Amino acid sequence: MASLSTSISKGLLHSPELREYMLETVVYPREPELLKEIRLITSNHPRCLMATAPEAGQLIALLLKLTNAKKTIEIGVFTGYSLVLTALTIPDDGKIIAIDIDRDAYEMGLPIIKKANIEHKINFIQSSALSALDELLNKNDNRGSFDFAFIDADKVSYQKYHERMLELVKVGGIIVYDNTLWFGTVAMPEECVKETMKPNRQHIIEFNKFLAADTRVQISQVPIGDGITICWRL
Ligand SMILES: C[S@@+](CC[C@H](N)C(=O)[O-])C[C@H]1O[C@@H](n2cnc3c(N)ncnc32)[C@H](O)[C@@H]1O
Repeated sequence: MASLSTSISKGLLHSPELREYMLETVVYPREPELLKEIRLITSNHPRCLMATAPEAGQLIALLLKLTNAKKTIEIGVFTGYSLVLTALTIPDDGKIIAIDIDRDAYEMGLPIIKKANIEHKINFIQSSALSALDELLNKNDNRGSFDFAFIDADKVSYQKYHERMLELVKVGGIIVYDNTLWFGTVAMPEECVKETMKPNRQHIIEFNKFLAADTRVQISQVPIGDGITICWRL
């Protein structure tokens, strides 16, 4: 059998024409100029594929608006596509706690953050996410206080992040997980998956099963970008 991994690309619409159609017709015409600039800057990064897909970003912005999100948290910032998107979408007195171990990537996007005049909304914490989250949980007024969370970091920790998010996000708030279809590999026979993709594929398969059984959230998995799962905190 030919290796399915050869067809892996960003986005799950494995007709490149269909994805291009969606991007060109619906996503790019509505994408703010500053986000286009972040994409351009990010294209120079050797791991540019890590950035959140613009079509997933568009849905995240819609969710932020629908829920009137003001206090948000993001795990996995990279060069800042989802961060800038969030900061542009929430109100001027909104706040984002943005956690990443990598400050260099964040600083690539920092000129755009300054240009967009959204720096006052952002509290960037350079840290391993688990310890930063545990520190947040030590302060009682953080519990149940976040309207929205976006999780897009190491897949091995998604379950641990989830438990902490359930403490931090208020009832009625939203938690979004990125990459929950992991380039489509979750549905491929294991022997067809590239070795480098196997560990995260396994973590995501386990996480999806776990979330599907978690009665503390209502969920929907949306097959855009690399697959996002939207959780509504019950
Ligand atoms: C997929 S990228 C995030 C993409 C970003 N949301 C965007 O729109 O460009 C994943 C990020 O998670 C960060 N990361 C990975 N493991 C982490 C950890 N344990 N704690 C904090 N950040 C982590 C990486 O440094 C990387 O920047």
